[in-house]
Amino acid sequence: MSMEPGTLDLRSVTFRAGDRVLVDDVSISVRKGEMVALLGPNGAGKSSLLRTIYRINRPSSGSVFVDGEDAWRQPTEWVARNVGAVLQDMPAEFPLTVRDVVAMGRSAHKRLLEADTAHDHALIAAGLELLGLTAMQERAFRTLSGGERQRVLVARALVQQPRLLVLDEPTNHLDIHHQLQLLRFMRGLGTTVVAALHDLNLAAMFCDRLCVLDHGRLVAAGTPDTVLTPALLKRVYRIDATIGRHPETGTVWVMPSAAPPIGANGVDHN
Ligand SMILES: Nc1ncnc2c1ncn2[C@@H]1O[C@H](COP(=O)(O)OP(=O)(O)OP(=O)(O)O)[C@@H](O)[C@H]1O
Repeated sequence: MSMEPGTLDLRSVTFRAGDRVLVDDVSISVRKGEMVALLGPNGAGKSSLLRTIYRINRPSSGSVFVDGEDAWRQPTEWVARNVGAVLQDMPAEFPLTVRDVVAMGRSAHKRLLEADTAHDHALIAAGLELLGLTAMQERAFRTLSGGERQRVLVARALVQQPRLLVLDEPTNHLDIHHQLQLLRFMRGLGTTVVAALHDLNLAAMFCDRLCVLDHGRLVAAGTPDTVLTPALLKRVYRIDATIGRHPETGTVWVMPSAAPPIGANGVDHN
């Protein structure tokens, strides 16, 4: 599946909900074809930030540029065509088959009720095949397991052939085999990817750069080596950890200490 990768430029993006600042002056630039992980503890603002890219959360200030275009000044269809997303809480109760859901990825490229072309059919078949869904394509989406649904939504985003893929915890329902398969596959696609991830080691293994959010602010950004330090893990995640290396890839490997962090009294004050 061929895709032309795009760039992403978040320029001083702030997003407020009521009197809370959920995203606080975040600037991140992602180059064509780069894979960037968004890390940070629960409630850090990862989803809130990704939703500013996908035109759900309009920034209170700052701008989102996709391939040099201000995403919030483009028609909604422009974003639907150019940005593929797998977000949290996507509706699961459509009375649709797996193939129908994947085919929805093509709709942004077509007029209302326009029939699928041979090109669309080929892309849909390829998307189903890539995510191992061919055999279940006639199943009702709502009868699938969490991990199977997640793969369907990834296939839907891929057949859209976006310039940028925005993924919010794309692996949270997947077993380790499918987690590795998905991240390896994203890596191999060559498209630009920004993904919120919780698994620090998988992020280090597959991503070019890691961006760490804490309380809505970008507190670290760079290669896995420079970002995943004991001091950062202590400060942001409140864990003690030793940093090793993956024996095969040489990438950093976080080994959390089993003991409670020094100074902790067992109470979570977050
Ligand atoms: N519409 C809203 N109004 C008020 N608070 C909100 C709203 N949406 C999210 N929040 C809060 O903003 C904070 C950031 O939420 P967000 O979902 O962006 O975090 P996250 O980093 O994706 O977390 P997680 O790892 O738990 O998925 C949380 O404290 C959340 O409760």
